[in-house]
Amino acid sequence: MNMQSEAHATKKGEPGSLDVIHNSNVSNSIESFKSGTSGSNFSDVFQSKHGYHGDFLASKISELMKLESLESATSRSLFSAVTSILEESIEKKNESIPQRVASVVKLIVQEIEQRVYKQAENMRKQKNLYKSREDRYQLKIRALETLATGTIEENEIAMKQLQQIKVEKALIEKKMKLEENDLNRLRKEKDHYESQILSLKQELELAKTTYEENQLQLETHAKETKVQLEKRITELECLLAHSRNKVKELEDFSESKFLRWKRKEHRYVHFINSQFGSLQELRLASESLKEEVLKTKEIYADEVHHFGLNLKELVEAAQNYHTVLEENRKLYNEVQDLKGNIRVYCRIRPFLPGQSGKHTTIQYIGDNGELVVINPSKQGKDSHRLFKFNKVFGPAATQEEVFRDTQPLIRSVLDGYNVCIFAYGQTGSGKTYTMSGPSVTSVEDWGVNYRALNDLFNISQSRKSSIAYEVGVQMVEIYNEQVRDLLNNHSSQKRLGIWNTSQPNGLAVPDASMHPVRSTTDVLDLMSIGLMNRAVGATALNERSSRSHSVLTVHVRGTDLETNAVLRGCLHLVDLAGSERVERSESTGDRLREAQYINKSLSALGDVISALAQKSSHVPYRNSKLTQVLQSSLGSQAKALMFIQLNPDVESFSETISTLKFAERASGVELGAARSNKEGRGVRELMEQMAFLKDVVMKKDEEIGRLRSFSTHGNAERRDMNSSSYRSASPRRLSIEAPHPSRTDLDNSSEYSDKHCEAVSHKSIDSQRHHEEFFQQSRLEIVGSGQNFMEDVRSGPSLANGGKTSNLDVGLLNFGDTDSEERLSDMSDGVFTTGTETDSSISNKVEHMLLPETAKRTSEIMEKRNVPVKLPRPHQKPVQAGSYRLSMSERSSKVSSKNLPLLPFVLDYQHTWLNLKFFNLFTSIFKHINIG
Ligand SMILES: Nc1ncnc2c1ncn2[C@@H]1O[C@H](COP(=O)(O)OP(=O)(O)OP(=O)(O)O)[C@@H](O)[C@H]1O
Repeated sequence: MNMQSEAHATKKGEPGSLDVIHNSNVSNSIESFKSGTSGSNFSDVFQSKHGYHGDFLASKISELMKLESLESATSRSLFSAVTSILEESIEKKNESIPQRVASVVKLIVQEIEQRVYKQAENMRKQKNLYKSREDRYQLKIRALETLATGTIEENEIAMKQLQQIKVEKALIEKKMKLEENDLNRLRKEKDHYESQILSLKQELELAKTTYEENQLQLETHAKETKVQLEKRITELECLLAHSRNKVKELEDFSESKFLRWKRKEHRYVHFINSQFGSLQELRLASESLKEEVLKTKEIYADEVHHFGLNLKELVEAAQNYHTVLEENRKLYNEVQDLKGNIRVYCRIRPFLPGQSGKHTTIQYIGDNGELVVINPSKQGKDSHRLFKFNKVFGPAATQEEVFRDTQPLIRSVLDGYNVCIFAYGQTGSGKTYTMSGPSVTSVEDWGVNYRALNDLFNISQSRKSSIAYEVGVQMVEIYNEQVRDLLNNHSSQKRLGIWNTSQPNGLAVPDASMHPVRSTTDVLDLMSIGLMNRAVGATALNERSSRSHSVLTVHVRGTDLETNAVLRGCLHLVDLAGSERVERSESTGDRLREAQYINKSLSALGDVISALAQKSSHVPYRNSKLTQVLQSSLGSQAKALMFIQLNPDVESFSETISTLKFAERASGVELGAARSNKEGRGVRELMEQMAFLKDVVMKKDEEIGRLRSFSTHGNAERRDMNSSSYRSASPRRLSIEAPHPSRTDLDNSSEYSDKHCEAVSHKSIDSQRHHEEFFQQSRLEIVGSGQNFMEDVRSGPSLANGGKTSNLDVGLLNFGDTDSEERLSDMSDGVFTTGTETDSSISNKVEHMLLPETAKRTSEIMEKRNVPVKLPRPHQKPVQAGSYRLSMSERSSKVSSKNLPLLPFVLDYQHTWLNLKFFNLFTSIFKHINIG
């Protein structure tokens, strides 16, 4: 280190001078050194530790310690201190330097180093500064030298300035010299850098050679590539030449095309022009058309308005028409009711799930009961067929809708009418659905059966303040020509006998158990039992096909709480087994046998319907159990309704047609006006009186006969009498049937008369015994309560009335005596017909002759009330001798003036008082019946 500069720096006190370099470590060490010795002299400490040279070192350090810090010590003093310490140490060789002294020395050395480093830094900066200043001054000198060539004054001034500058320059040179050393050092550094540069150059040289080698390689590669590319270029040139040719060709082609298109364009332009011309023409035409259309529109608007008015009128007319149609329908129904026509409702089953794709045979369903079916296999007019019934229910009709139209009929049961509803149709067409419904649990699903009984209960409840109703139910099935009770578990498998003449009040099967019911729940319970007991089986056409005809009979007995009058109504609800084509239903074994029975009984029903429709003299009820059971409903004045069930499927077309034809025939059947089964107390009393009087008359007849035969009857007469029909068992009948003998004849016939009277009385007794036996035999099972009613039903009013059974009683109550009906029809052409239809006429005539006033009044009342003036006729059947019918049937209405010849016979009785009473009685009965 240059001592001069060091002094200068120290003097100046500039930053970076050795004097002022701050070293916190050093000062800290000094400080700690100081503090470590605080309270005691350093030399003391030193001496106590090191003994022999402690004085010297202590003095040196004390010198240092006099200073505030190392920074404030001059470099020289520091060096001298260090030198002294080192010399002392050398002198005292082998003796180690104390640790503290060494650290102080180390600090001093560090301080010196710091100062040297800072100085060097300053020198470098100074040098740069001077360099720049020199440059500036050089410039100024040059400028001044230029100026020196100017004026002397300027020169002088310049000289002065020059002098000044020279002084400055000397100063600077001084400084420069001072800094030259630094420059030398820097040169050294530069040399070092140059050496580095050299080495770098060498590296560069090496890199250059490598690069050149690479370049050479690349050049060779480039040459090769060039050759390849040249080759490629030649190829491409060839291609280019070729494509040029192509282009040429294309150009030629496009040229010709262009020419063609040009020609076409020309043509099109021409065409467009012509079209445009026609368009113009069209536009003109359309405008004129528009005008015309507008005019027409106006005309149309007027016409539409006009039509609207017309339509309105038409709608009104149509509405009226519908009202009229409805009224017509009502009237028609009323007429039918009066005639006793079987009402026919047709119901079409919807397609079942899985049958959606099927074609229907139903083409049109009219509101007025019209139905058009279509035969898909036929074309033209023959393919359609129109049928007309009382009502047609489409596939969408609900159970409730169906019942709504059935309800009035059912309600009339409570008014004492006999009603029969039966469902007919091919298997699987929905008969059970209509009659019972698919399930009992849901009220919406309830069929006619449940709804009917529910309705009966509801109405009977609403009328309970005036009429006390009792309801009883029987349920039987006809399976393979056997009648089975469905409500009696024990007897369900037992065959039931069918009484060959129906009981009073239309009781079909007297052996079947009768169950009194008081609520819909009772009915539901009973019917579920019945349905469970019913024979069903699966066929190809219906999974649960009913294999039997089921008959649910509801008996209603109402007693008027005020008058004690009794009315009896009976409702038969018949679910027929389905007709089926055996080959379609694929039945075999038991199923086949069942099907054969079903078809046989249904064809017997068809025969009965046909006979009734044609008013045939013979109605073959006896051909099947089914027709025997239904005989009371089809043969007497009950109200009958037939549900015709149709399957709309095309495959069932032939069955549909035969069902519809059957229905058509059935709708033509006239059963006679329905009649209510009402009996007032008066009627009963009168009946009793009549029975008594009849007995008296019979006795008198016998007496007269005996007297006549005693006086006039001869052998010839006796022969006639011997051959007299067994059918004329009734004395009255006998007298009506036999040619009336002359007084002489009668006188000669005492022998015959005796025999005959004996025979008559025997037959009469037989007949009565037969009836009594029957009523004892027809053991109805009385289940639970309702004993009175059941007995009443069983025995009829005659038994209920103190057991005074008489032929007349039974006959009067045996309204539905179908067997007798059948016999009647059998004999309709013979004398019996005349006989059967004469009673009313006879009585009328007699009444006219004997009591003209009374007779007149009676017939007036009858006419007013529109009641045919007829009286009960005696029964022809000997077994039921003396039975009378209050018939208003068609057959009875055939009564004619044939009756007149019988008058003398009646007068022959010569028991005026008796006849008077007799006819008065008839008149009273008619009055009662009419009022009822
Ligand atoms: N109106 C209807 N709406 C919906 N389904 C119906 C209707 N009528 C019938 N069905 C359905 O058609 C099927 C056959 O009906 P159902 O058993 O009543 O016929 P059926 O004429 O009594 O047959 P069978 O003579 O073989 O006893 C049943 O599944 C029934 O639920």
